[in-house]
Amino acid sequence: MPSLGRLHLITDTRPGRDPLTVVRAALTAARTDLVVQVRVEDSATDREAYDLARRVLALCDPYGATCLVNDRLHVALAVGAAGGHVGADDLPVAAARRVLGPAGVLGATARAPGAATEAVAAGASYLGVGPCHTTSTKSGLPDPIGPTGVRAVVDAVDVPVIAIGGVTAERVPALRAAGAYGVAVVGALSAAADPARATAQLIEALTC
Ligand SMILES: Cc1ncc(COP(=O)(O)OP(=O)(O)O)c(N)n1
Ligand SMILES: Cc1nc(C(=O)O)sc1CCOP(=O)(O)O
Ligand SMILES: [Mg+2]
Repeated sequence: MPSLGRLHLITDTRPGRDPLTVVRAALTAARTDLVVQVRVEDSATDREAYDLARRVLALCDPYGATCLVNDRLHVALAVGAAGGHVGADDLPVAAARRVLGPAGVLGATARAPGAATEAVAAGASYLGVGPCHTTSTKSGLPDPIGPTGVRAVVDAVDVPVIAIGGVTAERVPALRAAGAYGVAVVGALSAAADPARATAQLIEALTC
């Protein structure tokens, strides 16, 4: 399995957003350190997800960046993405592992140590852990777990932990100190005036 990038950019496909422009900018700054997770609205069709994933993968390939697909593993397989990410409403981790095969990158959402160890035992190759901070990007989330909650998961597993939820470059040092391997962001890049510069700042915080 290739080593995992530390900065995960999750596509923002809400109305008025321009995910491909953000992906292009982020790639110029993060290159192989970038993982792009293609995430579409629940209301999007599989065809829309497939078309976006195909375009994102074509952008990632020349940079050696990794493309993953959120939720829809058949789309990941169809486009030849490196893998996918699942959470509580998606395929169970063991089933997702069977779909992707042994070599696929499989992320799983885990908010506490017990769920984290179960996900790793079932085949997760990394964990998305959060929400670390409040976020307006996704509704219905539990209360933020903060760096302390991240540390609890890090101490329970031996796979990379990717901190998610309200992550900004300023918040990265505390998350890294808690043992996070990397971070996943939507708004920090999607809403940035200069996404390439914002990417560089996140990479600097993740690698210094
Ligand atoms: C890196 C990362 N961590 C967590 C999530 C959330 O996944 P999930 O709980 O399945 O929620 P949706 O993103 O599907 O709404 C993620 N996508 N990526
Ligand atoms: C899609 C998603 N999942 C989360 C979780 O905690 O499971 S937080 C989140 C949204 C992250 O967006 P932003 O970087 O703008 O806060
Ligand atoms: Mg999901």
